[in-house]
Amino acid sequence: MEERKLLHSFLAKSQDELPPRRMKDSYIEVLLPLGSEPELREKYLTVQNTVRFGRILEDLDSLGVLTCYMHNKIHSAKMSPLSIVTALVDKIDMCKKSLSPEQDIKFSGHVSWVGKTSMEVKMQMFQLHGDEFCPVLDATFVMVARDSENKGPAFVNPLILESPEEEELFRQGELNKGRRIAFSSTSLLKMAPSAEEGTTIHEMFLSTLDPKTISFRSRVLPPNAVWMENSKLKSLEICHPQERNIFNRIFGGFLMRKAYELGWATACSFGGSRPFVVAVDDIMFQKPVEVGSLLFLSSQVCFTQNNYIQVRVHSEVASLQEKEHTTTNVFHFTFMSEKEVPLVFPKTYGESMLYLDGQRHFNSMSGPATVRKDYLWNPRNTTFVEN
Ligand SMILES: CCCCCCCCCCCCCC(=O)SCCNC(=O)CCNC(=O)[C@H](O)C(C)(C)COP(=O)(O)OP(=O)(O)OC[C@H]1O[C@@H](n2cnc3c(N)ncnc32)[C@H](O)[C@@H]1OP(=O)(O)O
Repeated sequence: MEERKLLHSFLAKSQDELPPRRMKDSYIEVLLPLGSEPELREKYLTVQNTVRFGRILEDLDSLGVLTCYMHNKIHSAKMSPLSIVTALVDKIDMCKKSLSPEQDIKFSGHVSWVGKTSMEVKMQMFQLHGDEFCPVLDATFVMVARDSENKGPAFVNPLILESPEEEELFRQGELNKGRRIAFSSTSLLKMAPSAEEGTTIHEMFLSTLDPKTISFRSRVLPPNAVWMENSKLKSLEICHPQERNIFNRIFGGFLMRKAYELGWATACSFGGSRPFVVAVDDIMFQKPVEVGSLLFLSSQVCFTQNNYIQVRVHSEVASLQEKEHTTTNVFHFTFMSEKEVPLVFPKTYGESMLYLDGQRHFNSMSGPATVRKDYLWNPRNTTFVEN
């Protein structure tokens, strides 16, 4: 950190001082040679002989940061004065149920939108199938630049757009920003549910009333349903220095992996069969996690439909000395189970809000377990190909 203090003088006083960058300046491809280097597999292997998604989350986090460093690279300096942190995992969509640990994986990523101090990064993952890399995952992250000591904001290089396709990607970035603001301003933590949502909850409530008693209090679980309070799992992690990032805080990818694995176990024990992740969205990194903290993770099923299970993982930290807990992240995962799963029923008003929030996240999923109609940006020929 002493060394990083000296980098302060390289920070720009305004964004105008910084040269604009093209999308292809930050474009990067990284190979994960699972097929050609079998010794790598152990780290990525699940007992069902698939790839650990938690490890992929870690790799995406590092790639997102690396892409932003490419965008802001100062060619004359040995080290970047910026501390780039993950602010938000906006969306991850899986196009394939599971990945083979025996075939090479390729990641690509580039900056697709910039603000003053924040950047949106689009990443894709492909797996070798025969002699072709096929798309398996799409991800959008938002990264924020901080000064050398990660104490205050820092400007990022502007983005120059070179084609109508790049303008379209940038426009999508703007729309994403607007959508995030709208989603957060209508959050159930701030506003009452809509009339339709209110009706859903009331109908669920009515279906749990005991017809034998004229009482609001005697509640009976409908067939093939589980009370939400019985769908929880909790865990505790000690944040050892091994998990720190280059800025001496806990690595965001580690937090995501731990939350994902608890969420997966929750979905597995709820659904009674092996679940596959289909979407991850809106993971906000509200506060950095200090090395040495205790990380409390609480996971619960908050919404289900057919084979789908929506899981919410809440993470809080406390230091060993202080008893007070602080929320650092809320994670949203959508899983698909091999067979149809029970309905989950809220009992309290708070649980009803969790249910509706889960339903909103579920409905925002773009396309369950199918390849999305999307654009693949190819900087080699700067054209877009539909996949
Ligand atoms: C060359 C080097 C090699 C590198 C090797 C690579 C591998 C490295 C691997 C290591 C990997 C290490 C990686 C890790 O492990 S990072 C570890 C995980 N992440 C964290 O710990 C971050 C924790 N959170 C925070 O510190 C704060 O909440 C941040 C800093 C994020 C925001 O704080 P604050 O709220 O006070 O900031 P502000 O109000 O001034 O806003 C600033 C800007 O941020 C935008 N914003 C904020 N929130 C959101 C949001 N939710 N969605 C979208 N945008 C958001 C906002 O619009 C504004 O943009 P702009 O209008 O200025 O554009």
